[in-house]
Amino acid sequence: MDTLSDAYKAHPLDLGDIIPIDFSSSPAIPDSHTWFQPNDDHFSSDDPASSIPVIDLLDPKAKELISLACENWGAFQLTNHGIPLGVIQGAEEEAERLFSLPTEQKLKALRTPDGAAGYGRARISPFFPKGMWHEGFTIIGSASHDVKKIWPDDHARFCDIMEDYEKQMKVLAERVTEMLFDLLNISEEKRKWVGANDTGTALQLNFYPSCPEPNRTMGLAPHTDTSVITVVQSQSTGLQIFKEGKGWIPVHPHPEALIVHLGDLAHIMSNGSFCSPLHRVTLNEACKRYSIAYFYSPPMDHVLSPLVTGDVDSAAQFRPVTVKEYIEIKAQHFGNSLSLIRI
Ligand SMILES: C=C1C[C@]23C[C@@]1(O)CC[C@H]2[C@@]12CCC[C@@](C)(C(=O)O1)[C@H]2[C@@H]3C(=O)O
Ligand SMILES: O=C(O)CCC(=O)C(=O)O
Ligand SMILES: [Fe+2]
Repeated sequence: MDTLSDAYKAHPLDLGDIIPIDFSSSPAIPDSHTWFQPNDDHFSSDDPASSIPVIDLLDPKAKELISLACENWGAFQLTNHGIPLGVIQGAEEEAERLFSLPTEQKLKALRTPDGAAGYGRARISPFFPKGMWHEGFTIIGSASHDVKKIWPDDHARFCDIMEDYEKQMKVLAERVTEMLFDLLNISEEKRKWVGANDTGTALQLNFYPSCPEPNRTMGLAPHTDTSVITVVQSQSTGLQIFKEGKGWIPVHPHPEALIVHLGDLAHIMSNGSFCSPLHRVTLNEACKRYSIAYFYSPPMDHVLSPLVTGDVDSAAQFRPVTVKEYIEIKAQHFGNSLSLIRI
């Protein structure tokens, strides 16, 4: 069975697009990371009334509310999700422990140019002229291969905590995906992969160092996720979702919630009725920010074919593609990928 790394093999990155700068020795924003000039006004005003909904998973109306959120936003915050607070905090502490290491130690686990796992800049970096104020660490399957390079004698704690985190996220992601598939009337045949062990999952630890001039640079540049769903934990502000006609809308993290985004694969499967929202991360002058994103996707050979109901107006908007084919298209064409498979 192909893996995520197999999908990236044909599109290796330049080392310059993998190695982050040393943010601790950058008291000012270097030109390579300057996105906006001092008087640019790129940051929209804060209107909490119009942000993504907070949904209680135990609410009897949860499925209806999720349906509305997927159509209107493609994202929501989820409370009563069943993941113990200790698991969430434990994973964040480990992320903090890893990113606090000196640069030379983190670079021992640098992602290879044609690989998917390890330490480095966001995969989308080559599509933007400027660098992001961000470091990432991607885990696919077990973290131990990469973490042993960083902590040869002390990798077990990190690996155990991340393994437990992934197990718990898998249960939640399966539950939410089943709800989405019920809403879309996806057949048993097409949802057989949910709950299997060979799905295309990945865990991404994100670190956004505090930044001397947060309005002149970018944490994570605007992108849509590739997954069916992504479950994100972060207690800090900074995440913004683009809403047509409204602009960039901040997400105010609910203290007990996890954030769920739909990715491009959900947009394709729903034949465009569920959004795959464009989102980005902004920075803070005083605080570092951590987040952990769990990407849940079908296995690489799964064929994505949009749901059609048989009505005249419900003709398929996208041609069938395998997950691997879509990831390869996205590795090459990024933001244009959905239009390249549109019929
Ligand atoms: C499974 C994956 C989704 C992801 C690419 C990756 O191979 C692992 C990292 C993920 C991430 C995290 C930051 C934003 C993003 C767009 C990126 O550059 O790397 C996502 C990718 C994605 O959703 O396509
Ligand atoms: O840091 C965040 O809140 C979001 C991260 C994200 O969008 C991603 O990892 O794809
Ligand atoms: Fe994302």
